[in-house]
Amino acid sequence: MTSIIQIQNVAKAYGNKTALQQLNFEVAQGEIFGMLGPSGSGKTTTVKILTAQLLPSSGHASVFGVDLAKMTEAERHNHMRQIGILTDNSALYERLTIQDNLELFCKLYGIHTKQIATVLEQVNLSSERKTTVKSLSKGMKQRVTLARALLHEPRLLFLDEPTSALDPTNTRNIHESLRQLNKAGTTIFLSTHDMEEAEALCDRIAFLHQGRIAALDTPQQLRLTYSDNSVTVSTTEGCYHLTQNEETAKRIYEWMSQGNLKSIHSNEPTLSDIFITLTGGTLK
Ligand SMILES: Nc1ncnc2c1ncn2[C@@H]1O[C@H](COP(=O)(O)OP(=O)(O)OP(=O)(O)O)[C@@H](O)[C@H]1O
Repeated sequence: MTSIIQIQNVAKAYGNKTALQQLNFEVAQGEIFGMLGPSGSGKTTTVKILTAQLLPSSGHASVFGVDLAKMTEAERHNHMRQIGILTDNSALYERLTIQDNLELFCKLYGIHTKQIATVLEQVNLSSERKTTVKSLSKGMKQRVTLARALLHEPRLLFLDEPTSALDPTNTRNIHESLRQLNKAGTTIFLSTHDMEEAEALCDRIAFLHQGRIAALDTPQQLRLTYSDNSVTVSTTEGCYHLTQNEETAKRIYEWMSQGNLKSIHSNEPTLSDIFITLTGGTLK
């Protein structure tokens, strides 16, 4: 596994307010890595550190093998060339068309304008390129900001609450674009408080609570680890919540052989259930 991001014992304080404490994790090339936590848990602070907008108070944060606290000017430039950032408040020029917005960005950052057609294809907005931004829906605007973050073909994309203001259809569209990008090789770091978003996209998820990682694993493994090992069995006689063991297996066999069994479901906890179990807090 090639690590693109390495965080070792990172802590961050704003004055006497602690935002992050003893953070440790790595993100592998090609992963979609999620940081899931409620408001104030430290997600944006982590993204700001990894995108070189903030320095940690202590510990080490490296991206592409370069310690962000010790970057030379050339390394900083290189870092910015390799990352893309999408937040929910990335401003666009409302009176310009999508094409003009992206052209302006290309000019500012020395990117060839031929990239515009590629990124608009990636976010499924090719047919809208002549539309002015002010007449776009919130979801379409967010797809334009995603397109803008992709113009310089970043190897690593940071998404801070990318769909927080969007309806389910626009959220699905953004998710689909992100999956395609990831398939094509882009590593994605996603911060969100939305458990469904984390579940739908991420290979691994870190639960962030009060600036600390409470758990970190694949969604499947998290559910297995924190499962209460029970099943809900529906029969013609009623519905039963049973622990998985030999006795339960015998009862299920009996219901089955008598033709009384309607359904069996294993009771896996949701990510939100697990978060509550681990932290006592909710994701809101
Ligand atoms: N510039 C700042 N000055 C002082 N405290 C800050 C500053 N930025 C963040 N904090 C505090 O640090 C903690 C972590 O904030 P952060 O914005 O990283 O959390 P978050 O999980 O991204 O929350 P949200 O989802 O609401 O953006 C919070 O307690 C917040 O109040």
